[in-house]
Amino acid sequence: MDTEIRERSPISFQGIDPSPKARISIRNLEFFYGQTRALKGIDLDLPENQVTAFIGPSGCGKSTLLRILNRMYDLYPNQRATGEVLLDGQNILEKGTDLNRLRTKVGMVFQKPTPFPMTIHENIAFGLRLMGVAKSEMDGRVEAALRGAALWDEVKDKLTASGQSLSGGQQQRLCIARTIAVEPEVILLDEPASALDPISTGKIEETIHQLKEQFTIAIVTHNMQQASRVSDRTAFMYLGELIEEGETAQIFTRPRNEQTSDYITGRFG
Ligand SMILES: Nc1ncnc2c1ncn2[C@@H]1O[C@H](COP(=O)(O)OP(=O)(O)OP(=O)(O)O)[C@@H](O)[C@H]1O
Repeated sequence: MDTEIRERSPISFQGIDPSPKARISIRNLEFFYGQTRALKGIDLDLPENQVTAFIGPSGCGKSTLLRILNRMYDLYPNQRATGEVLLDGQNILEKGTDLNRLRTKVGMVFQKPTPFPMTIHENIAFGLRLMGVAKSEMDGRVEAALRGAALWDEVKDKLTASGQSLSGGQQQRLCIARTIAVEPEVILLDEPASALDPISTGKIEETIHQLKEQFTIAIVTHNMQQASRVSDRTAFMYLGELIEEGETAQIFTRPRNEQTSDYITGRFG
């Protein structure tokens, strides 16, 4: 190539990597419920500040994969993972991993909103206090978390009301606020809008869109439209295997694999 063209080219030849950095790298991951292998040889990167959607028919292993990323499975006997899940260069599957620290770095929001039976303020302050946040900083941190979850305007005049008095969609955003308050690196969302009406779902999707500026997000969803609206990358799973992963637009318009194509066009699942 002509030297002048090379120097002017917008794509640098001086080592700038156009692909985003992986926040989590999954390598040869296998998962077992007792003797049953539920995940088979999964290799996947979750790029920083992007939303990755896990899609696939019921039972394919989406939730299992998500629950590995903060070692949620550790709470249950006879469940085990092998392979590597690298976060900040550490394999979180290793025995010595500090699980409290891991779960601060990798927060999770579940399908059913689960606010604590406490005030709205306390739902968020509780975790912050455990982390040692000073009382003088507390109100500011609570407000920042509620703003981050796009809930502040709706609750700022009733912070002492019970978190459980909110609507389902508001409760779910309260759970998102609780998760982001402790400033994780990664947020795991397990069908966060499946129990919500379309307006609340829209608000959750808008919130996800804003959160990715600060966090790396993985979301399990059954809703194809939702996956295509909120995610940058999509991973299609089937029978415990990762069949295809790529940019969401490519997966939904030009899938390389026939099974992916059949699934997204509604031919099975
Ligand atoms: N606690 C468990 N004990 C034994 N097997 C389990 C357990 N939980 C899940 N499995 C099995 O592991 C496989 C993957 O399940 P998983 O819940 O991850 O799938 P999924 O894709 O999230 O499904 P869905 O979309 O229905 O939530 C399934 O075959 C399921 O039956």
